[in-house]
Amino acid sequence: MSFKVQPQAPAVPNRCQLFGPGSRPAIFEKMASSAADVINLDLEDSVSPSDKDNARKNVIEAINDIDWGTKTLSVRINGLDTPYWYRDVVDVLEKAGDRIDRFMIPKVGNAGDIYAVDALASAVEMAKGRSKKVGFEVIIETAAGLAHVEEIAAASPRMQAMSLGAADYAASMGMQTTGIGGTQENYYMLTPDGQKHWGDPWVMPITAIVAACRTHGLLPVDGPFGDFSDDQGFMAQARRSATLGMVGKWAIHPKQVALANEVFTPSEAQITEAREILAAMEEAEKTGQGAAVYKGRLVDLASIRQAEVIVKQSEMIAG
Ligand SMILES: CCC(=O)SCCNC(=O)CCNC(=O)[C@H](O)C(C)(C)COP(=O)(O)OP(=O)(O)OC[C@H]1O[C@@H](n2cnc3c(N)ncnc32)[C@H](O)[C@@H]1OP(=O)(O)O
Ligand SMILES: O=CC(=O)O
Ligand SMILES: [Mg+2]
Repeated sequence: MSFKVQPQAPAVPNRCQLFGPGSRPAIFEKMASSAADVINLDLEDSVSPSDKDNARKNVIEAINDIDWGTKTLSVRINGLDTPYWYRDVVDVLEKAGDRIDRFMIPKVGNAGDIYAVDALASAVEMAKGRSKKVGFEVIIETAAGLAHVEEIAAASPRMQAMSLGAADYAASMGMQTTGIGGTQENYYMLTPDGQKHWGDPWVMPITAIVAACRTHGLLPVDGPFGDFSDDQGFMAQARRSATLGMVGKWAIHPKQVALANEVFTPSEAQITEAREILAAMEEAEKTGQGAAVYKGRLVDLASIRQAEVIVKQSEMIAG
């Protein structure tokens, strides 16, 4: 245990981040009217190199002209290993109004990457007299990003959230798969009687991201699930991420929004149980007890902290 109090992540709903290519402006209004908490207008991997300039113009127009309601509005810029990213930052901050909330920085490898974007964003903001500082969210999706996940989380006060990018992560790690998230056919053990038992190859990076985020007060988010025809697969992946502490998941198709919202909104049953545990502990404390029995199982002071996570999540989502 540390004497330092664990910082709180930003108190904004982040159950679903809906992505759309910056080169496809016809879907922007549909994204704005979706039930996603966060919108990510993409300038990176869903936009072909020949369309980067056009996509940037579309995104700037959309930030200025579309009513995004109360959603968090984020623009995924290009990676720092490309010739596009500096213009993404400069043009968006020079030409788009204050409605933009975050830049998403892909393929971050270390704290220096965040420093570079921070320096450029700060210079443009000062030059333009922008009083609202843009926040940052990053994608952990390379071997270097995973190795340096904690220094990345701590790299700037602009940092708000961190996602796992399963597709690029798999590529960077040399994983033998073309699947984007979820169950991987060849990642199994055999039970003693020879039955296949599938494991979760994403548990390690998810846990590393959650730990870095919780240490530094950021929102940990699960990234894409590529097979948007497989609702059950999406739900299973999302439930594992929620169980491990993540607060939300990307949607790469509008049909995934409701699924993510369902998983990352605490259910009535979960909220009722959490409140009952808090009530049981309040009763126990009255008689000087630190431990009590709830439905035949132990609850103690740690149970208060666990129950409070669920109650606070539900209160924050309810607004
Ligand atoms: C994997 C690594 C990553 O980096 S993931 C993040 C980057 N990728 C992206 O941003 C891709 C986002 N998704 C898309 O571009 C599209 O959803 C893809 C997957 C291409 C499918 O598009 P499409 O063939 O039009 O789907 P569909 O016919 O089933 O669409 C049904 C209705 O929904 C609309 N729609 C489509 N995509 C979006 C979206 N992202 N946001 C909001 N609306 C969307 C379609 O226009 C269609 O609408 P309507 O029913 O015709 O009115
Ligand atoms: O950017 C996301 C990914 O999965 O790669
Ligand atoms: Mg990626």
